[in-house]
Amino acid sequence: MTDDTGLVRPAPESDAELAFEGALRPRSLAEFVGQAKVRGQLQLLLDAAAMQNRTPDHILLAGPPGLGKTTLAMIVAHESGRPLRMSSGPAIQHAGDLAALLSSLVPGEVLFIDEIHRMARNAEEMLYLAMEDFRIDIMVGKGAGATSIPLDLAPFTLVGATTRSGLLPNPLRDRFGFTANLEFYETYELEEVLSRAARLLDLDIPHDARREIASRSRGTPRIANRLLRRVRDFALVRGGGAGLAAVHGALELYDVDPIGLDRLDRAVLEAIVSRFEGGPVGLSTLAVSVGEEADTIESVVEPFLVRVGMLSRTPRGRVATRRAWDHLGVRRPDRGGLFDDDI
Ligand SMILES: Nc1ncnc2c1ncn2[C@@H]1O[C@H](COP(=O)(O)OP(=O)(O)OP(=O)(O)O)[C@@H](O)[C@H]1O
Repeated sequence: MTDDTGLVRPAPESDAELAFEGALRPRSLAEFVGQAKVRGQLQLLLDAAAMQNRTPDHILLAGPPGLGKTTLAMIVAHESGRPLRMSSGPAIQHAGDLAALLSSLVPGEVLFIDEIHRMARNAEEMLYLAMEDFRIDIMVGKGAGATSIPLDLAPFTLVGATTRSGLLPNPLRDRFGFTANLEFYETYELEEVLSRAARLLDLDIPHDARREIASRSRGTPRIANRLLRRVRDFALVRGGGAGLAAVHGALELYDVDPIGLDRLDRAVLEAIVSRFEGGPVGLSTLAVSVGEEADTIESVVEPFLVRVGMLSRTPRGRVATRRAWDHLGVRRPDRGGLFDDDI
């Protein structure tokens, strides 16, 4: 899914975007910028497995899109010198899909399942046993004559990625030896991501221009890299180099506001403020009013708005904070202290 600009939304669509992402993907933990705590934890887990000559424990990577989950899965395979098999929850719609995948793994293989929360329920149940005992039970026949045949699997490491860890059933979550919750990146970390990308792209971009892109990238490396690409396009077409003027020009053209909110972020805030008087408003009503799926609002838009203090999730629904009203330049009516952040 992308927004109209093709800039910000999670899945890269065109081959060019995919190739671009692939070219900029760090190949080792040392090249991976930020997430220092997670990197340290992963390094220890990989080193311990290597010393004991066994497969690393199963790993769950949780966090909003574009923060590096796929990249880390590739790094786990690369650093532990193991082959990588990639799949995704939506591709596993029957237990049989998973059985076929698991039974074809070679010993030690790293199996990456993206969007693992979208896997079919009966496949999830098969995965419990597979993760714990490297074994699955295959059902043969139907009704009273049905019987299960146990099948031993090659030992493997599962790396699951999810933008919605809350949707994972506890028995599945508990079977991961390590869960990494990826956080949005700080501006200085995104500057580093951009320096690295500019180096790889052979692009000369001054420090102030890099900083400006970093501060408007929603704390997300994927967005930083894509904005860099748009700035490069802008400089190429309009001339004058990839300086601050090109950054301002490109970001204005693509509707990225001064703190990095894009059109959908603003549409959500505007809907809460102007149609629902600041909230609370339920997620599904909000989603309908901006013409977007509730899942996208919840997993892509809201985490950043919450992080910048513009939205709060309350038991009664979503509420725009004073900061959101100020940011949109709309005067907040006096509700006699009824807003949650009035105190
Ligand atoms: N820590 C990082 N350092 C440098 N570049 C990064 C980092 N994290 C992500 N990137 C860049 O951002 C791009 C997107 O990362 P990635 O595909 O790993 O995100 P993701 O969390 O798997 O997203 P999704 O949930 O949408 O699949 C990568 O191509 C990579 O170039």
